[in-house]
Amino acid sequence: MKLKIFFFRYGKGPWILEDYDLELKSGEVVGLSGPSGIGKSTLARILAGYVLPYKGSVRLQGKDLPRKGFNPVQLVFQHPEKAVNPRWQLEKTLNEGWTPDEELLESLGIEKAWLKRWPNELSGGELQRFCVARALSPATRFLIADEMTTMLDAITQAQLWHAVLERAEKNNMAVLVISHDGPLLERLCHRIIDFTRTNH
Ligand SMILES: Nc1ncnc2c1ncn2[C@@H]1O[C@H](COP(=O)(O)OP(=O)(O)OP(=O)(O)O)[C@@H](O)[C@H]1O
Repeated sequence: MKLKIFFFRYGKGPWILEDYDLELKSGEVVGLSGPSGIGKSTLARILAGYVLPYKGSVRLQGKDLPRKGFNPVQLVFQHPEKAVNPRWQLEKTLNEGWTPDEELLESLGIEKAWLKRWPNELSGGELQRFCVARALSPATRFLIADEMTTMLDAITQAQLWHAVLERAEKNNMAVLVISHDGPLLERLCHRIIDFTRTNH
């Protein structure tokens, strides 16, 4: 996954990304740290193709991101309630991009009874497990976890990360972990990037 020198700002606001370079290898788990408001989530949205860089490009295995079909760059962020359709039962959301296998659902602690529920009938942590499962398709080459487990207790957090890293290794998927939790990054990542140093 190669992100080449790009510039980004919201409207006529200040430049948030300037001359930014990032490269992740398949199977690599990389942490991204930096102070609040510096632009980490903006970077995540650009990587996932939600917003376009003002100048520059995001290239995955030498190609631009596909504009249609399943996105090989999946973003899971802090607020699952904003990432699901409130009018869909969880079963539909779960199967939106692929059909997650039983083993994955079990490792994420997703209970069968939840599948028939609506998003407002689950806790944030329960809902987040669906967002994680949905993102872990074999077609996902790159997962961006932007404060993905911030709202969870330590045990659930460990359970989700265990499941995610196991799947990432199996599928040779790169993972970018964005978090303010330094010890979490130290535990999970092969290397950690400091956003303030990489943004010139
Ligand atoms: N849609 C938007 N329109 C205008 N400005 C925005 C928008 N989204 C974010 N910003 C601004 O861009 C800057 C970077 O925000 P971003 O959310 O990327 O930071 P962050 O490093 O992820 O912060 P945090 O660690 O607090 O989540 C902030 O100054 C923010 O106010």
